[in-house]
Amino acid sequence: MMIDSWAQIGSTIAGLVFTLATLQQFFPHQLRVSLQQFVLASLQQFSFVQKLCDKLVSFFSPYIQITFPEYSGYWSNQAFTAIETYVGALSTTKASLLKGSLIKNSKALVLTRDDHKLSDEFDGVKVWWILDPSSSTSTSSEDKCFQLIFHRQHRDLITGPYLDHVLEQGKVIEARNKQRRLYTNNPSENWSSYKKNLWSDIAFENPATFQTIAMDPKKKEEIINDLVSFSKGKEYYMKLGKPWKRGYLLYGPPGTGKSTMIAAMANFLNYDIYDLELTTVKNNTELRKLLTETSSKSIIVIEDIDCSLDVTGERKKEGSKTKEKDEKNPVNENTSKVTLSGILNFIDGTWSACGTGRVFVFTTNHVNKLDPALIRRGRMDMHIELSYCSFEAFKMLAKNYLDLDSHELFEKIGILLKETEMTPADVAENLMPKREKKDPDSCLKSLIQALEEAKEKAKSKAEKEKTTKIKKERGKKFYASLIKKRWLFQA
Ligand SMILES: Nc1ncnc2c1ncn2[C@@H]1O[C@H](COP(=O)(O)OP(=O)(O)OP(=O)(O)O)[C@@H](O)[C@H]1O
Ligand SMILES: [Mg+2]
Repeated sequence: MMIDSWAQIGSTIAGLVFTLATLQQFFPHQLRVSLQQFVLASLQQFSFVQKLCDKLVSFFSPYIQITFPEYSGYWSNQAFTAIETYVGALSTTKASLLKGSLIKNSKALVLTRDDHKLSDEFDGVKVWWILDPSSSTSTSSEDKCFQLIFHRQHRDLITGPYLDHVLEQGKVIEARNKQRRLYTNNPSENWSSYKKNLWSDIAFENPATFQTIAMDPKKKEEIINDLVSFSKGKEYYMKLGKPWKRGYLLYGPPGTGKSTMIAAMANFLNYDIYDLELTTVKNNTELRKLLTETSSKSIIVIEDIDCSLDVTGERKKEGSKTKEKDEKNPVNENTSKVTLSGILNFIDGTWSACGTGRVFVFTTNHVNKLDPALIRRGRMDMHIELSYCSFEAFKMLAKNYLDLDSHELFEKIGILLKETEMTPADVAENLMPKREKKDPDSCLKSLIQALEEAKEKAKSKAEKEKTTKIKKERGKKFYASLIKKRWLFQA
């Protein structure tokens, strides 16, 4: 009935416009202008009537409609993004018409609805989501919006718990689908004042997982449990009045899996990695700026912290040394003036709490050289030693590389691993099949050969060191006796 009357009004006006357009060719200019003004005024009247009718309809309708535009003024509307993800996920399970696309920063094909209308249910209440049909045909994304329609009687439920649920789920799904990024800091000469380009990023594609890391299974489980309780502990940290962050110190010889562990942590937590190259950071102010530009729920890594800076001395000594350096030698632009106290502030000073869910990871080959202040509990909450390959670790590598659970050569390898030190990186290298076809026997034999060679090398090195030591001792004794003789002679 209503549609009929609208159609009648529409056709009448269209007819009027057509008649006027035809007639105006036969009238003088002045009259044509007046006619045009008349048509425009009629159309304005019409849109006014239409708006009025819409208002009347919505006033008497039992349904409420909320619109979520993509942009709120100049800024993009965060709610729109979360709703888009949530509705996208709904589509995959409920919509019958789907469209697949590969979106930037997403690791998998994204399926979205293609029929622009979808229903959802919450607490037994039905709601409808509509991607504004008027914008679906538009090429401009500015007027894109979502409409949520629900019955008036559920107003409180939908505007409260349901929308909270949609926003939260949207963010969770977004994080799950997001392609993780690996960031590295740009030198400050390249920072621009209008563009936030303190960090450069690429897709993070390291496939390392805790399953592929070879280490003591108990230790591994301990780390996983720690990460789980941290990642789920937002409320707990809030209750304690502590910033939601955690520090891990990974130490051990080169090739024992420190960087691999960081990749596994990122994949496990689904966090981005910020790899901080300290040597390009000029001072503590720059360090703070970099920190404020990292996102929440991310891993901030400083690799080889002992090599990056002079943070190996005692705090007091180091502090004064750096101060001296700052004051007396401020000319060398390329020298980083980041101080130990700058780093300590970076980890747990006031500024470190400007984001949440942060994991700090430091790696070093020389843990004993580090200032105790830097690695004390509370800053570096967990100290993880990654060491030479144990038999347990070897078994994991054999499973990963050769798909072997047991083999007659395992026993011999176990004995050799106890007698010599070999990093998991070297063991892994030997287990890599040299030919296209996997041949476990020859891989294990090549490992045994490498272990025996390493054992021999270590033995001859130890013998050499022993001989040098004996020679040094003899030399010392000789000089001591000379000095004694001279002293006796002088006396
Ligand atoms: N514990 C391990 N489990 C599985 N693979 C390992 C392990 N340790 C090393 N590897 C292998 O050796 C390679 C080198 O390891 P990684 O770069 O993690 O060592 P690192 O401890 O960071 O060394 P560096 O101190 O030199 O930085 C990795 O690509 C990985 O394949
Ligand atoms: Mg490394």
